[in-house]
Amino acid sequence: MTPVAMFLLYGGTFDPIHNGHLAIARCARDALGVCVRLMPAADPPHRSPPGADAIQRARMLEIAVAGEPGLAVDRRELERDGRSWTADTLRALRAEIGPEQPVALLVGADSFLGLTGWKEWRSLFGLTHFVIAERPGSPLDGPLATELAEEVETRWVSTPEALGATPCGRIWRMRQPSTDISASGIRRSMARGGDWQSRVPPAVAAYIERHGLYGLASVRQGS
Ligand SMILES: Nc1ncnc2c1ncn2[C@@H]1O[C@H](COP(=O)(O)OP(=O)(O)OP(=O)(O)O)[C@@H](O)[C@H]1O
Ligand SMILES: O=C(O)c1ccc[n+]([C@@H]2O[C@H](COP(=O)([O-])O)[C@@H](O)[C@H]2O)c1
Repeated sequence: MTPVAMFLLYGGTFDPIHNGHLAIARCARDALGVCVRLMPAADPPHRSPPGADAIQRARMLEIAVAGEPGLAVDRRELERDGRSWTADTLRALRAEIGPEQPVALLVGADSFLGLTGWKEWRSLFGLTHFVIAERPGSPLDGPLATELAEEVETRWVSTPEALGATPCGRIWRMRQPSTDISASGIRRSMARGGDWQSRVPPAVAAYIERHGLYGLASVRQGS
């Protein structure tokens, strides 16, 4: 029987998408050999409202992945009302694709370390695997919070292939070279008039400047 391909989702606020996001998306794509679906949150939980609206953030994602094999934009959270709770998104996905296909969620280490704050966080393991990317400042080697440590203790796998063997419930640590870039750091540099352009793809920088996002003066060049 042909194995069913992994459904690999990478959710984020992407305000804006940056080279750190793209680096881990590419690593996950190459390690798992499947398309990574970058999924912008419409109304992201647990944070103040984004600086760019959902349509603009999705557009920047499309610009960033244009022409790049194995990276795509998934608009499912933009197409429903209310907050973009991941548990709700994954349940809707399971209703669509059924219980058997392996699903994985790509998250940075900081997201993983904060997982116990997510809505119905334990239920996520019955819906998806996790692929965890290294991130500076979010150590995975130290002790985890007790609740998280107990829940994940038996879930670790040492190879990406192991994720394909079951539909959900396993965790793989990707151990890629980490990139010290954050969207909040980029927004702070914009506010200070510092260099931020080098941390995003050039076409995304051009979109931000053309539309005067994040309080920047609009630079009108073409469409
Ligand atoms: N440089 C990075 N390395 C590894 N993971 C990252 C990196 N940047 C973001 N991520 C992960 O990508 C996902 C989406 O991140 P998000 O869109 O919130 O970007 P961010 O840079 O963390 O933004 P902000 O600084 O505004 O919080 C999260 O799981 C986050 O942990
Ligand atoms: O469902 C939740 O409770 C939840 C809480 C925090 C974050 N998330 C999701 O995690 C992803 C990364 O979030 P963020 O805030 O780091 O961009 C994004 O898809 C969010 O919707 C989800």
